[in-house]
Amino acid sequence: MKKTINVAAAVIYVNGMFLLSKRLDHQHQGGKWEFPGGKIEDGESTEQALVRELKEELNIDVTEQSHFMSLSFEYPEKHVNLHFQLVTDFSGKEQGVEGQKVEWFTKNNLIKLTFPDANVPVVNKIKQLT
Ligand SMILES: Nc1nc2c([nH]c(=O)n2[C@@H]2O[C@H](COP(=O)(O)OP(=O)(O)OP(=O)(O)O)[C@@H](O)[C@H]2O)c(=O)[nH]1
Ligand SMILES: [Mg+2]
Repeated sequence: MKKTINVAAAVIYVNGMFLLSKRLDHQHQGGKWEFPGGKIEDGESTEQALVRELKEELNIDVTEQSHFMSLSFEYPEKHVNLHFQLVTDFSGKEQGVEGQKVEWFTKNNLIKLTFPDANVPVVNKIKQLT
């Protein structure tokens, strides 16, 4: 049977810009831009997982998050439940701890990027943000 994974991912939106990171080539959906985050571990809430993942991946401390959207997607290899949280404030200076590219984008530039196949609905919702 295919694996199901639950993921917490951050739509980091501060001062009118979005912070994204680029998945490493060897990762699932490698080379594509992503909303930073990762797998929710047993016993963790989505919020806790998001805080932990953003510390691990970007070395930042999330101070404000709220639910943005959840979606499910069937990849050939696995089933993912993605929980996107809107992060509107954090402390610390972002860095690509795992060697990944990390960059701020305007909405107009974000919508031109290539994201993992599951991300179509979340990018559509971002398009509608004013
Ligand atoms: N972080 C993140 N993952 C996404 C997005 N869209 C999407 O389909 N995914 C998928 O969700 C899963 C997240 O896994 P991950 O690789 O970030 O997990 P992780 O940080 O726990 O690391 P790991 O792979 O080393 O265990 C991957 O299969 C990835 O392809 C997204 O926007 N952000
Ligand atoms: Mg990750």
